[in-house]
Amino acid sequence: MTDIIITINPGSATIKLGVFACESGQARPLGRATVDEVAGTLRLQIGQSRSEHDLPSGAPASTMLNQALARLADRLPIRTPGAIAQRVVHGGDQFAGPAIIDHSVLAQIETLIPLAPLHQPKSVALIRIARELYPDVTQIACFDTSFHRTQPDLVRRYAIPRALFDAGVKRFGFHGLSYQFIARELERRRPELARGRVVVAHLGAGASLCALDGGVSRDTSMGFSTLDGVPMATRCGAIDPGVLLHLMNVRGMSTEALEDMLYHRSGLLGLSGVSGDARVLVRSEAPAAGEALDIFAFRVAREAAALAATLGGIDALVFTGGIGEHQPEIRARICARLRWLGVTIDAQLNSANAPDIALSGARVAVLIISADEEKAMAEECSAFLASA
Ligand SMILES: Nc1ncnc2c1ncn2[C@@H]1O[C@H](COP(=O)(O)OP(=O)(O)O)[C@@H](O)[C@H]1O
Ligand SMILES: CC(=O)OP(=O)(O)O
Ligand SMILES: [Mg+2]
Repeated sequence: MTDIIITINPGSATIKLGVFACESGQARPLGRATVDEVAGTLRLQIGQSRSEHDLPSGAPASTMLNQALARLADRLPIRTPGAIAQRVVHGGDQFAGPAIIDHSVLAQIETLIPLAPLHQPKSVALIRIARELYPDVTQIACFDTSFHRTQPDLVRRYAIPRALFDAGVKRFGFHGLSYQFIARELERRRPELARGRVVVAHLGAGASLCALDGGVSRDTSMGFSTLDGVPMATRCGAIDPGVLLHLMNVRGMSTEALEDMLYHRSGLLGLSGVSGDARVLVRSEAPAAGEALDIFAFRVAREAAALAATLGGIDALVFTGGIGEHQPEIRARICARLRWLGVTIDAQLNSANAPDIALSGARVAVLIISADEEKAMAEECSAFLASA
């Protein structure tokens, strides 16, 4: 039986909605809506038709979600969906796979708010709003962290006293739904690579990299929280914990001010002083903007090489996410630093955002695959409902 599944994906800078026709774990997209909170716009895609609309500036999440759903409902049969799939970034140790959102699951999701303050409160708000709009529809939480449960303790442990690991202080990893989609997509497009050692760079407003071995997650750059790894639009990426101790103990910074700095005022924004949006930085003539992009590319390349070390080699590098898919200048800077690993790209194919940008005969395939966390969620939700 075909089910209509609505997906809701709160990213750090966007809310992405999807409408899918699903049958036994296969999802066909019918429409999509992206609320771009920075630009204040709503982008719609229904079939082949695309349009863009202004949103009231500073509107609350409920208004944005209502407007997006109302526009989708004009053209698509979403008044009584079979289910709503919600992306929840942090599932902690509690959730190894999707879960029906009842009161107890929602309460557990709320306890993880401090570990993902840019995302988890948004998810909780959107779950509540969807419950009001669709009181009789089952909501399923799809977690970013679940995909990384295959990582061994070797990768997940921090070198701090053991008891803290048992208490849940460990590396979780995020963007799991994006990596799950990429693993499936590789199987479909390039089965020989899907079986191999693949480093995926998900570079959007949030950014991380993942080491896939035969489609299974072995390591990733984010850890306990969504701050770790490479610098992001406004997040710092990995930082010596000694810096945090210094800021608090010597410079008297409060934990609130520190959290605000690390999540909202660091990364590309903090480095450049211009913007957290890589598109703006590429166009900017400010020297600090160019330096911010250099640091970003350096850190992404360093992380890619670290993940190649986890895998014992690399057969393919995959770029995904807003920057990964649309910014050839940044891909070129990253790949230039990975030549020694066998990553060599064709400048023209790279400029054209082609699906495979490696130089012909290169040892490492370099692919661009559009992120589709929504499809991964719809398929996960549909398979879960079929098995429940
Ligand atoms: N054509 C584009 N569309 C959207 N974002 C782009 C584009 N080109 C570059 N970007 C960059 O990607 C970021 C958004 O990436 P995305 O993966 O959509 O973000 P999110 O983390 O909200 O899911 C923007 O901040 C911007 O820097
Ligand atoms: C985990 C994370 O940072 O997600 P996003 O890129 O959607 O902000
Ligand atoms: Mg995202």
